[in-house]
Amino acid sequence: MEKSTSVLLHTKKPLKRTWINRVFALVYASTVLALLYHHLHTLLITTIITNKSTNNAHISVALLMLVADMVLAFMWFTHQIFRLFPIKRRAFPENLVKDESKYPSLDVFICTADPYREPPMDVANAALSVMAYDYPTEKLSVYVSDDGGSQLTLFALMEAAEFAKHWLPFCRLNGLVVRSPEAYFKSLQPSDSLQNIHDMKVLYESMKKRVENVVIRGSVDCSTDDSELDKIAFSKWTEEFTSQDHPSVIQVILESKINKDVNNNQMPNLIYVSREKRKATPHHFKGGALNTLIRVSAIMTNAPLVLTIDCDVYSNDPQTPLRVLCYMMDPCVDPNLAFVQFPQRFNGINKNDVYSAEFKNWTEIDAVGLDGILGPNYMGTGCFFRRRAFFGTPASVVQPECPQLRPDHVPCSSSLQEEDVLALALDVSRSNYEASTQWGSEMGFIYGSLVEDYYTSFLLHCKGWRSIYCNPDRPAFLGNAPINLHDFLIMLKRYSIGLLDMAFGKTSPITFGVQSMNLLQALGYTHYSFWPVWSIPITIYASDPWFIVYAFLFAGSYVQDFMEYILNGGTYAKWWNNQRMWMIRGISSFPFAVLEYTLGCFGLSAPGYSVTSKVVDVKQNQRYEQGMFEFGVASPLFFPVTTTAILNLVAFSSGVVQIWRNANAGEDMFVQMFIAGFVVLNSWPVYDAIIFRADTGKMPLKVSLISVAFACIIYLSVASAF
Ligand SMILES: O=c1ccn([C@@H]2O[C@H](COP(=O)(O)OP(=O)(O)O[C@H]3O[C@H](CO)[C@@H](O)[C@H](O)[C@H]3O)[C@@H](O)[C@H]2O)c(=O)[nH]1
Ligand SMILES: [Mn+2]
Repeated sequence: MEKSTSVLLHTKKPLKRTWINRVFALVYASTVLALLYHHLHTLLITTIITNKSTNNAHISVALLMLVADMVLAFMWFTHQIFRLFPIKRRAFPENLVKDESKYPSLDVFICTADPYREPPMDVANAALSVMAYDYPTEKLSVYVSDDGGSQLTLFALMEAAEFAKHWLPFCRLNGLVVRSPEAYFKSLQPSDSLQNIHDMKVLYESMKKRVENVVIRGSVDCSTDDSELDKIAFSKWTEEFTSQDHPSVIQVILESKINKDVNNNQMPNLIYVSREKRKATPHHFKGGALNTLIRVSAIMTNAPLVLTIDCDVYSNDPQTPLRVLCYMMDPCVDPNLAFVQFPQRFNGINKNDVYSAEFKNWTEIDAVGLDGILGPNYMGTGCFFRRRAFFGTPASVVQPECPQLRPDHVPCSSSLQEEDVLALALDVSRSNYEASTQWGSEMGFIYGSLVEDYYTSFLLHCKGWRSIYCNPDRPAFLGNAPINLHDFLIMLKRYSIGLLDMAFGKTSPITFGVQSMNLLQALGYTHYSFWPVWSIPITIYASDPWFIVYAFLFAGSYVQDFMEYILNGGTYAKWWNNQRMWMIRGISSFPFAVLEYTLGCFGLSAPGYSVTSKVVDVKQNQRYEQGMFEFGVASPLFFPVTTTAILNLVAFSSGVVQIWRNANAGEDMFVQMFIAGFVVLNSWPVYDAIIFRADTGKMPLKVSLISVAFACIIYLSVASAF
């Protein structure tokens, strides 16, 4: 246990590993070795001993098997890292010094990229929820980066700012814990019908209506009663202004020194930033947006503490920044602490989490293991950084090109809206500002991978920074996950391409990482950067006759995974869906990502960031709530899934027929039948979507037909080979 000098700010306890875990590890390791041995042996026999009758097909099969084993062994081995030193932390914000003048200022960064995929009302709710933090208001600034360059988003934030003048005092007066108005009003019971709540709800609903009307119309109409200042703001959206080609827009919507709420208290700062975009200049997606915010905020407020969130989450606990201070302000904590990561937790996920969207293994179980080494990775949202960490190593500062951007610079202007402040802010958000600077390589968020979060934290850890994982019982941030299988698989494909960028890049965790950081931590990063290669054993083993070993391996790892999942608070049904999604992504998102990444290496495909849609279709949501899978679009990602389902159904039924005819056949076929049966059981939603469903989420006929054709081709070619 760690204690601070005077009061206890936080504790850290190791989680005990059970003996049963060690037994599993041993059994698993020996089985993997046995497999390797078996396939190496087979390969040697086919190539050397039966030299004369050498059959090229057999050699390549044996080689493939060996590759699959090696991948399996590698993935299994690196996954053990997370099981070595798991720890659990607790923070005690009630023990913090009461003198708030000692607290550092906090700049919050919210990213949004497309008003039609990320509704402006969500952005407004995310902003309101953090503006209402239990934190000294004059020290709090909220910066919204709008990569969609949309006046609709600016409009929503201006409306939110007016509403906040009522909402913030209301939250404090009533001691609310949920401070996203949308989530708060949804959580109310009919019995909570006090007059003041009712009035606030009316105010919120009318604001929401105005924003949604503007979104439907597609533009803001300034001709009516808006103020002169608003008119000037919206006048930037000229005829030539498009989301990919436009000048910077920076709008100070609320300024702490000027704006007061209805009770005459100070408001936090609220600043809208849409960086300049030009078609010819690369903008580096979210990493680029965040780096612009680092610079703009440096000029305006330059808080030493920075929180990044996505617009699809909201704060679920106003005490969160205080929890962070329990780590950041504790004299006993490692001075190299760069960030404190809270996992994204989800609401709106259906009862059994059919798409396994919680990522429990990655964001909860494995993160706890990394926390025991030198810290978890950055997960893109819900993360508090020390600004200093964006500038070099703990020991030496990389000085930015302009002194006002330095992490220790103190902005001294009397107002954020002074002409020279705004001019400089506009300058650092130019699209070609970063040319010949070190942004994206030595400073800020790092470019070059579609998982800028994972990559940035990897390089921070390489430089000697460390991090802390914080997962309080009350989730700090809540957000939605895609409720549609296709969006989900596309998202996984994007992660996978980003991870491969890392795995095969110049600073790969397996080459650069193992030399630059703690070995265990490097292997942990290696495990996930090679995540998509899971697709190799998953697809190849499906065709190996040496099944008994797999069955053993399979049972062992399944039982282990099951135990971990349940012990970490998962349910049986959620685990079942988790393992199903593991298979589905293993044969869809992962191999497609490998393909796209490879094409990209030859310049045949350009990286793209497909922003995940957060818009909820009512019908689709109803089906999701019932736990149904959503297909609906004729996407190639569905071909392998459907083909596998069909093939296994055919194999399973023909097996049943054979056993029926010849009772002796049963023994040899047991394991094969078991695996085919298991796949069939997992594929139920696919059969259902092909045959029984009539709603728009059913399997498109085109996908079914093409998959049947694939299945026939595979069946015939296997039949002719043996
Ligand atoms: O050009 C872009 C593209 C995206 N975004 C923002 O990036 C965030 C994440 O995008 P989303 O489509 O929601 O992706 P997710 O799959 O939900 O993102 C996960 O994975 C990303 C990459 O690893 C992380 O950055 C995210 O924080 C993490 O939630 C959103 O707020 C977007 O507005 C931008 O600001 N600019
Ligand atoms: Mn998201």
